Amino acid sequence: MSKKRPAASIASLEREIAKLKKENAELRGEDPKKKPRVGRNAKEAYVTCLLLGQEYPFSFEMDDFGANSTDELHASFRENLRDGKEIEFTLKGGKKVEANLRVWSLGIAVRREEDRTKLLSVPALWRTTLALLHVDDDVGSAAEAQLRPLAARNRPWQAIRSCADASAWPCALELLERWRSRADLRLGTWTYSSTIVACGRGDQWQHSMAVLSRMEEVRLSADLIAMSATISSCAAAAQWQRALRYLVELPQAKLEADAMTYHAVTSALVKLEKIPGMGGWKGESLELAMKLLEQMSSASMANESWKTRDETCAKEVTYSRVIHLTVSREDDEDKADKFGSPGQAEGQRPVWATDQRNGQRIEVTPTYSVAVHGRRAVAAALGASSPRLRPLGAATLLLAASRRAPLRRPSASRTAGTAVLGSASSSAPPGLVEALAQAGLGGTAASEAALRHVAERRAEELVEHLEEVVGEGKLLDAGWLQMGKEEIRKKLAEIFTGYLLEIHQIVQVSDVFNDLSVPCRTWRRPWADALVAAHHARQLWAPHLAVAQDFSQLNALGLGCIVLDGMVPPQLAADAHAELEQMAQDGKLSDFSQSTCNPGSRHLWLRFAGPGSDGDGLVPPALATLGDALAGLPGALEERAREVQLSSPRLRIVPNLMAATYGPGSHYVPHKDMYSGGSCGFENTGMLTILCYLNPHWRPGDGGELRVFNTLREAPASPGPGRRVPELLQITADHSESTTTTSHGEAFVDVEPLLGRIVIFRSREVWHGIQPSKAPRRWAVTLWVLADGQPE
Ligand SMILES: O=C(O)CCC(=O)C(=O)O
Ligand SMILES: [Fe+2]
Repeated sequence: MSKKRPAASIASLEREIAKLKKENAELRGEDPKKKPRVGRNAKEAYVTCLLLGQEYPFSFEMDDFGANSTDELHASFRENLRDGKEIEFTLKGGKKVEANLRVWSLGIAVRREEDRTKLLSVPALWRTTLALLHVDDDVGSAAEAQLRPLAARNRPWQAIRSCADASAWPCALELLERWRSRADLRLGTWTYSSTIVACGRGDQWQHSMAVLSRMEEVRLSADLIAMSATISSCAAAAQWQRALRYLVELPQAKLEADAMTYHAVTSALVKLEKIPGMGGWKGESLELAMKLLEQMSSASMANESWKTRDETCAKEVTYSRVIHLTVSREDDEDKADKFGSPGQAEGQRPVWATDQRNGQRIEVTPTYSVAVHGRRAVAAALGASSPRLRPLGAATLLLAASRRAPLRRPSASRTAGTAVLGSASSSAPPGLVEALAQAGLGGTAASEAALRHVAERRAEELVEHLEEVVGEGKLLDAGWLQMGKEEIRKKLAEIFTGYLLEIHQIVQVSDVFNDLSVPCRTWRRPWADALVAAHHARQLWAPHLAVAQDFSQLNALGLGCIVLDGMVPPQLAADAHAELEQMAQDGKLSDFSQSTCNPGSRHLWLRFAGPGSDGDGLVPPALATLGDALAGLPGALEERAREVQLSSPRLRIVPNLMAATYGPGSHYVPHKDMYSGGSCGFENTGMLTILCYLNPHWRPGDGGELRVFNTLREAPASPGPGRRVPELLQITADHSESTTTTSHGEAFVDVEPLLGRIVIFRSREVWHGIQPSKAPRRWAVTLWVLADGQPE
């Protein structure tokens, strides 16, 4: 962040702006039709120059900058801004202007606002003020005072929106922080969403994630803007695994990804190849993007999402970007032509299937949607890659073209979002099909209608045996008895239907993960089996039952965190360390992280197994051996838990280590590795973090300790069956940990990053950070473990 103090003070800015407003008002008073005397360019110049500390008036025109429109000018500024450059413009008259691009961008933002409001409006003043808040900490408080009128009208989101528009994410965060504690302000979903948008635009994906989790803490439910912005932030920063996870979790938040959300993820995947350290994914990332596009085309859509989409499209004229496909899987191409043709009423032909349980014919017409530009991005990338993939690129492009059809609405009478569960379950996480069978789905093809049927039936069954399920200590609390039987039946059916539909949607997207990951039970290693004991499984999954064994401080916090020492052969650890140093010297590390969450850290990916890694020698031998061994830990933990009859989730691993290094001064602020709401039992997302430290020379005083914070659990706030739904449905798969909040800063334990030390913790629960490192390079490798979504 630049620390330059702008030449203009707030007072002089205000004076100037007041003067301008007065002039304009006077002019209008004489003749309402008369244009303000201060023309567009002059005003733009005025604001810009004011911010730059240049003298006013200073006349220049748009084409002085080689731009034909303000938009063009703005676009080029934004582009430069991203690179963090300060650049010099030479104006027509030969005069040179040194521009702080952030400030330029603000100037243009102000200009845009004027355009909208026809007068130098109050929001413009806010934005100008924000520039000061951003540029110089000293004037931050004064600037905040300027924003108070807005806050007083209880529209803090507008101020934060302005920050987002002005590419001023630190301001957005700062305002959110300042206002969070104020009793007189009510911060709502929009305020948080706008902050996330601001962080996303500033490439601050970690901040986006943290703000999203704050929403959870204050019990605000995330809207599509918040979730999409978080997904886009992660995706834009090549954090594609995180982006994918959020994508999977959308249905739990009762949200549905739109074309833009998918586009964010697919385009991130497409870009992976160009990112240092991600070369191991070459080719595969493209295939994954292709799969995701397929996923997208099979994602069902609810009426509400059509409405939202229509509204969005109408606002932004993005109809042309969205294709509405009404085809079934088998003869996709053929129907795309037929139904894509203009003039066809409603554009859909129903597809029928037979419900095998009752012989009833049910409509299963899938409503497909794809974003053309998503396919285009993939096609372009495929075209530019290996000859083997080029034809695939051409085919994708053709597909995109053939699917371009006028956007049509599904008829109001049709139940939207129907798809065949049978085909979804063939690609479901292993075991899910069994779990659904438990719920009475029996593995037959099931549509939304069939799911409703199951939900209704289960609700009826329960109502028949109310005394067994309702009451003290039973699945439903006694409060339910105050309702009549019919009312209970209806309510339960409604809850169950929602739940099953969520699962159904998750199944469709979680497929993507399964292609990248393997079940832990197929990755057993004698080393890991020998070292993992039952008490480790207890420490993780039932810390309240565990007796302190190794790192008793951590255990005392009851966090679900294990520290294992002396288990990695010292020579292997030392060799792995040497290999990392060598890779660092060979320039294999990513750029320094610009994020304020872990500034200055660098990383690289080590794909030690799986397709694409065989014999390619990309991962040096000691690291490959270490990765292979560490990946045996979740399988061993799963087995021990089973032996002692501890309920624990099934796990999957991605055979992929992330090595990260922290140099002097770099640190990692408190965070969780997985932020997640959700109450659905079939999340296929991050569950465990396994770290192994590789620092042969670490000494006390070197810093870089892993700081693990006390974590508080709270009971779910919402009344109703909540987490008992899976049990009520006789599916016992719920291992989600959605009810954690934090109070970091109170109790914590510091864990030194000693050579060969292994730390395992629950990614969704444990708040942790890295203390500032003083050593030249503090190394850790991380393995992320996902949930398999099936009960033991
Ligand atoms: O290296 C460590 O100790 C922790 C790293 C971490 O928290 C992360 O990468 O998410
Ligand atoms: Fe972490």
